[in-house]
This record gives sequence, structure tokens and C-alpha cells, in this order.
Amino acid sequence: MIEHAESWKTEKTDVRGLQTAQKNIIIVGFMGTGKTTVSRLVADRLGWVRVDTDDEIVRRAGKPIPAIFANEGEAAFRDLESRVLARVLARSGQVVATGGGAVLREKNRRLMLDGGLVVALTADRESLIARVAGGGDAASRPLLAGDAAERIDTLLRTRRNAYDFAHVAIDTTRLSPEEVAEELLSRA
Ligand SMILES: Nc1ncnc2c1ncn2[C@@H]1O[C@H](COP(=O)(O)OP(=O)(O)OP(=O)(O)O)[C@@H](O)[C@H]1O
Ligand SMILES: O=C(O)C1=C[C@@H](O)[C@@H](O)[C@H](O)C1
Ligand SMILES: [Mg+2]
Repeated sequence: MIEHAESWKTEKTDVRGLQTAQKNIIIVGFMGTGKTTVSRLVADRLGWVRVDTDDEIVRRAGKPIPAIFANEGEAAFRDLESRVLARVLARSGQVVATGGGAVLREKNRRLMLDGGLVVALTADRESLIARVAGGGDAASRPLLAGDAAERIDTLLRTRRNAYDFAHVAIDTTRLSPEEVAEELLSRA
């Protein structure tokens, strides 16, 4: 975890004057840590625009994420993800929920650190399984196809330090989405 830098701030103020001088709030984390859910709450609180890079990718590709993986492969998905991220982060005043793998490329991590405050959400293995595998939600996540718990274990191993570059980390294991949003805002 790097020091909480002031570098993510600009001269811009948000519409409700709750925060001063911010660029974007960029939420990273493993699948099921709550990026999409929490981004909605934080954007509502700040009166900021909310963007989900997974949604932007679907719109740009004209098909759902599992279809992109199946038809074009993961590498093509990652290329599109990088392009979408760069385009989104050229703007400011947004709460940006990213895909779970958006942190894998150094170029993306640099873009995010330059684009605003990067907040990593974490959760323990059991919570992740309950959130994404338990509710039949796994179908929308191609990397969890098959035995979702086993896939989560493998990915957690390969991505162990992948989210450590963020300015701020919040463990969501024992927090409700509202509490996570509150904690995030208190640290922004
Ligand atoms: N703090 C929380 N406590 C309990 N459940 C949560 C919490 N945050 C999110 N959830 C639930 O977990 C599921 C996954 O959340 P969400 O889609 O926001 O995750 P995500 O990080 O955006 O995942 P992905 O990387 O796959 O897009 C949803 O059903 C959501 O309601
Ligand atoms: O963790 C990942 O690599 C992914 C997470 C999702 O948000 C999607 O971006 C996609 O399913 C890949
Ligand atoms: Mg999401």
C-alpha cells in the first residue's frame, strides 16, 4: 500500500461541495468485493457520475462479457478493458467501478493512480464465495465458470498482491455496502 498521496486531487470541486479538488474515485478489487454496489452509493452521496467499466465494455462490444470471452478470448477482452479505462479516466468527477482484472496490467494501474483516488475493496474467501458463487451470480463472470469456489481459490492465489497498489484499502468482510461507502467517504 502506498502512502495516501495528495496527487489524486485537482482544483475541481464536487457539485455538493462535500469534497474539494478531486479527480475521480476509482474502486478496484476482486470479483464480489462490492465495487459495483458501493460505487452506486458513493456516487449518490457525492452527486457524481458513476461509471462501471464492465458496463462500458459491454456497450462498446455490443455483447455480454461471457460472450466476449467465448468469441474473442480473454486477451481481446483485456485490450478493450484498457481502452475503456483510458477513455473513462480522461474525464473527472466520476466514481469508477472497475472490473476485477483491470489491475493486472501495469499500464492500467498507472492510469488509475494518475486518474484519482484508488480504493481497493477486499473480502475474505468465504464472503466472496457467498456473494458471487452462492447466489447463482457466477454466470455473468466467465472466469468463475465451473467450480466457482475452486476458481476463486486459484485466482486469489495468482492475484494475491494485485490490489496493493491502491491508495486506500477497505476490508468489506464484516461491513454492509452502506458501511463500506461511509468508510470510503471518510477516507477520501
Ligand atoms: N459489503 C457487502 N456485504 C454483503 N454483500 C455484498 C457487499 N457488497 C456487495 N455485496 C453483494 O455481493 C454481490 C457482488 O457485488 P458487486 O457486483 O458489487 O461486486 P463487484 O466487485 O462489482 O464484482 P465484479 O468484479 O464481478 O464486477 C452482489 O450480490 C452484492 O449485493
Ligand atoms: O476478475 C476478472 O478478471 C473479471 C472481473 C469482472 O469484473 C469482469 O471484468 C470479467 O468477468 C473479468
Ligand atoms: Mg462489478
